[in-house]
Amino acid sequence: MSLQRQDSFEIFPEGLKSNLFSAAGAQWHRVRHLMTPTFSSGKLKLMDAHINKCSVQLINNIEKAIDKGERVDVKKVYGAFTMDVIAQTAFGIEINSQEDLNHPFVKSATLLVSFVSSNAWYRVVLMAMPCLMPVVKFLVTYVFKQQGWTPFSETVQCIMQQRKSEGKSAQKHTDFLQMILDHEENEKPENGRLKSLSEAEVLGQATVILLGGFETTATTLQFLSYNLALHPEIQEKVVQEIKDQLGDGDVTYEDVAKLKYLDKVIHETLRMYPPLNIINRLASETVTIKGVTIPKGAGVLIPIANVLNDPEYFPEPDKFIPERFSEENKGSRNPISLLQFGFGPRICIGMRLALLEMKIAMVYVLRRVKFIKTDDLQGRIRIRPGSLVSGPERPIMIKAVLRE
Ligand code: HEM
Repeated sequence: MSLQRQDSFEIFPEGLKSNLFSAAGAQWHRVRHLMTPTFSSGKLKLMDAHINKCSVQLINNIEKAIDKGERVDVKKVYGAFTMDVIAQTAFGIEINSQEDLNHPFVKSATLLVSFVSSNAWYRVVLMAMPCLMPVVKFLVTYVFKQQGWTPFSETVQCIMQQRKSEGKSAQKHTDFLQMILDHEENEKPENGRLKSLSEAEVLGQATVILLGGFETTATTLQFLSYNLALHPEIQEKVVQEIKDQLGDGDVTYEDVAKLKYLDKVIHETLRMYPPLNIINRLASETVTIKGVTIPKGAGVLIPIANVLNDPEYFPEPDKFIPERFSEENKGSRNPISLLQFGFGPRICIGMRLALLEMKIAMVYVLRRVKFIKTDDLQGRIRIRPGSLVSGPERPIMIKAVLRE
């Protein structure tokens, strides 16, 4: 049986309706096909310089907290880091969002992210009961308003206009927006089918890069730092790998591929705490699984977090064991149980970007800083369910010291 995502996003304004999360059927195929090269390894290699710059700001922000004798509010520092990375890699804007709270990009992006997160309930309702679409659409449009969308789309439109006015010289920019705009320039319609993205679609993709890339990655970095504080021996093993494999300078795309143990540590963190814990599909045919019949057309919710914490696939799921992701263990497991980034043709398009940025960030942080195991670290953290991205119930504050 093949399952497809249902189209439960009719409530979005035009630009957002065409983004990868919300597009359906033929429209999704076309947009995904056009967006895939943007996240290829060739393009990501152009991003490592941006990510290095943001990692320097990240470690400066962490050191400031240490200098003041404070614990590190990991949500805050990593949230600022992923916002800086998105601003630079996607839109070519250099900011330090922990300092520049009034920058128009930071203000409009923060508004959009909090608007979408706080209204995530309607997606859950629609995934389970698509027939409620008219009611939810009415509520979101007239009662809750779409106030988050407009300022951000205006900011992006402004950058797009500026790039267009720069003409050919705009091609010097190496951010995602420019890659998508170059696409718009280069592609010609084929057999009457538009091969490029329309302006509304470019806006939609810009938004999906912000929404997909900001909180998921910041949340994972939070839990990663928490797991490293709780398991000092694993933290030191990562530090040793960084010393053995890399020099002291910038971290390149190729360097990151050498950090095999860090890769396992990140995947094990994502297994315990997947930031997106449910994905949805439409049953494309009637099928019976373990005596339960799912009729064709039914919406199916796939609880990623439950699968990733099922002892049938991951024995002792509450334990942090990076070796679960060694080559031999990976090979002997049902590949469909590895759902951190989803599975199949709809697998997360930003997966490689997310892994690249998380690894570069950790190299910078662990070269300078040691996370300390304190008595109040409680083992398994409770997750706040029901929001778009699942984070901890309370902010995680970690004690850190500078390494000698
Ligand atoms: C730790 C970080 C991340 C995690 C855990 C994550 C996880 C996921 C998951 C579980 C899905 C659903 C896949 C499915 O339905 O099978 C998804 C889809 C998606 N993600 Fe991510 N993601 C992350 C980072 C990113 C980043 C950095 C971006 C973009 C810059 C991004 C963009 C997207 C998009 C556009 C989709 C929809 C793809 C489609 O429907 O074709 N994600 N992600």
